[in-house]
Amino acid sequence: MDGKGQTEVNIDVNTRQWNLEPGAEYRFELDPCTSLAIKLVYGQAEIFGAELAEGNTYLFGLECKAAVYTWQGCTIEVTGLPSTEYVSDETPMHAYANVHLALEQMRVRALRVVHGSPPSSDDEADSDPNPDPPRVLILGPENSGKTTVSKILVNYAVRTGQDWVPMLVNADPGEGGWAVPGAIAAAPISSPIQTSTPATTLGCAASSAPTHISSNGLLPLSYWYGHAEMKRNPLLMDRLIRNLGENVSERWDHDPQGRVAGLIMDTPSSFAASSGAQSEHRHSLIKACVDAFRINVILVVGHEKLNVEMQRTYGNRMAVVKIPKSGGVVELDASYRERVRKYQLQNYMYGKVLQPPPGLPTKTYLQGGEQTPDQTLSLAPVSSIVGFNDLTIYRIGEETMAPTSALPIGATRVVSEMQPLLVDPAQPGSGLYNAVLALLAPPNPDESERYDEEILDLPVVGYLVVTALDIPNKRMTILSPNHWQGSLMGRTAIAGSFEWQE
Ligand SMILES: Nc1ncnc2c1ncn2[C@@H]1O[C@H](COP(=O)(O)OP(=O)(O)OP(=O)(O)O)[C@@H](O)[C@H]1O
Repeated sequence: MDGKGQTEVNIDVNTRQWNLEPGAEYRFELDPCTSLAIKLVYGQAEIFGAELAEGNTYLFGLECKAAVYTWQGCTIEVTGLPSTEYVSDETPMHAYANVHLALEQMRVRALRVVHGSPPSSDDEADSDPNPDPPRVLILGPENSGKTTVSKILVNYAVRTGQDWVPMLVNADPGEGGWAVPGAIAAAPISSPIQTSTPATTLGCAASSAPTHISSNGLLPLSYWYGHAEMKRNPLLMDRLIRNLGENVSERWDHDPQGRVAGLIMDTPSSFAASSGAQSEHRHSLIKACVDAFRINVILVVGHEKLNVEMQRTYGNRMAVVKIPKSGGVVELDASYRERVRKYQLQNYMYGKVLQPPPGLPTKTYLQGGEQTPDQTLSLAPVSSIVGFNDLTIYRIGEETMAPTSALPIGATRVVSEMQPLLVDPAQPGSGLYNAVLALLAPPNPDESERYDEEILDLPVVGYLVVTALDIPNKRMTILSPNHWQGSLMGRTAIAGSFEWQE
């Protein structure tokens, strides 16, 4: 397993020291129920663009797969036994860094205009009186490393020392981003996103944590799609992408500094599928992203055909650039993705608690770089009992559970993909037991501004799980992050196809 850019020294049965040459990368994969600790002993190192601090120990778990890359060379100490570990000196990091530099120039030029500063003499694009900050769409097939590239580019932007706060947009509902699977979301990123588990792959959201723990958490703006796969309801997906884009540009109207940092948008692999059911709607969804976020750079990760296709469609109005896929990207199968979704929900409700690997004392470590007092980020969700009429629950565009025999003779069920349908928890087979629900922001207080499909356009304020249904007494038990306590009465929630059981 030895690459030529490294040497490995065993310290004890559980701990090894790796000396990495400049440009080399230590890659690891963890099995379920194992953890790994990495300490930067000497030199410079980063994980997907987030720097490690010398002398600190970082914990990884929940089947994390990642890599420690070094530009200048380093020594790391690794404790624990990953299922796979090796060093490679073939990485696409130079190509990614070049993309970062080009995006950085766009930010600097856009900032000059905001500050009213004169253009610099060596600035090629000075002829453009209104230079745009980078708004980047990342496309690529399954397991090409899109999310990883998004993280690297955002982390490099944050690290430049210019106080950029770029927006990271996650349009992959199968991934869940900061909250739970089924969501699409955007968050302004002000400090590097750390990697420690796949349940918090884009960093920790502040939504469920008590304030003292969540002070460095993110406050994402999210909309609920409710399914992992785009083909379930592409029209809904299209609308939510446009809603998210509108919301981000409204934020930027009041935040020119944020606007010049631009955005990086990660997309689902189905946007790249050129055949099969997934491909049908992908062009309109890519267009929805381009329009809604006024995309001006498209990066295609390791896919020649898609690159040519994007060049033809968008090449005359924006930069379309093909970037290499990393050989380190791990092929994630369906059962792994299913487990990760479970970890995410567990994490959303209960927080992230990683046990150090054998050989390390139990004390305070840095989990993904976050200071974790008492070695834990455990949260205490609240279980509350609500009446069936207290919470109004809808499904979007799915058939009601009333049997066809209950319809008038000759009637057929026609349900528009965008139609909100009321779910009756009293109906056996309502599908609500263990269902994940998205709690929506309150509707417009001004009655005259209301409209039929308003709930499609309301952002999500938190996620809930129905843990018990008591049909005779018309009550249900809801598990929710603690700060929703007592506030579910009269609220509206949406069910999708995700379930969760502890
Ligand atoms: N250089 C690397 N070394 C080790 N693991 C890596 C490396 N790059 C990416 N990975 C891991 O490979 C997995 C897949 O990467 P990633 O999620 O970025 O791909 P993707 O294209 O976004 O996936 P999807 O198919 O879900 O759209 C992740 O677990 C990621 O942490």
